[in-house]
Amino acid sequence: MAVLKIVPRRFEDPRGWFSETYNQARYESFGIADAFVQDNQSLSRPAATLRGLHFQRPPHAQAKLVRCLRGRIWDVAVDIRAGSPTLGQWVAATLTADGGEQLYIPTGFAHGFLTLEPDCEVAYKTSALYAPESDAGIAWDDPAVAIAWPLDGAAPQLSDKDRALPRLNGIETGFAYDGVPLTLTELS
Ligand SMILES: Cc1cn([C@H]2C[C@H](O)[C@@H](COP(=O)(O)OP(=O)(O)O[C@H]3O[C@H](C)C(=O)[C@H](O)[C@H]3O)O2)c(=O)[nH]c1=O
Repeated sequence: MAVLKIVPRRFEDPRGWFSETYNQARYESFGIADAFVQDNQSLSRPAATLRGLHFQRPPHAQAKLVRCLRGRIWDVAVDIRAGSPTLGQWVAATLTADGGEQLYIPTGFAHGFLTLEPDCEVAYKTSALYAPESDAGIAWDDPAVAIAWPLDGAAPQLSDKDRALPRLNGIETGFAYDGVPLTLTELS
């Protein structure tokens, strides 16, 4: 399954706008067959807050559908599937409250984001419940992944947990290649 950038339609009128931010039938037509079971929301107050790169190991692996409710974020997915020809490669998209863009991240990918301004709120659906015992991650600054975070010289605001995450090489993520290399497909 590819990483998908989805831009739901907004119906504008003098009151403002309306948008369907998730529609099971339409998203299944995009190839998103996941049954989402949890909604998350986070507020990041400092600009250059960096959350990630996280994943849950199987059998608690999570596909995610991410969107930005306030501000702007740079959202990243990293291929962590053993045997993948794109192992350790990444794709990214800027998600904004004003544009309503979404990123779909299948299982087999680590996820993280960098906030591009203060007070960013992010909401995302997950296809498996939180399972702390399966919570895992890789270092945001892994030189073998070499994510081009748009920090513009700022120091990222990281949790202690994220600061201590290991590099991808040398860990067992529990995911195997499914025959679909990493691509980013844009849908609207
Ligand atoms: C993820 C999660 C966390 N928590 C609790 C555990 C901690 O006490 C607190 C903060 O957790 P954490 O520091 O892991 O939050 P983030 O750094 O925002 O992590 C998330 O950010 C990246 C971008 C992700 O993709 C993951 O969904 C998720 O790992 O919330 C829960 O109770 N349920 C949950 O599903």
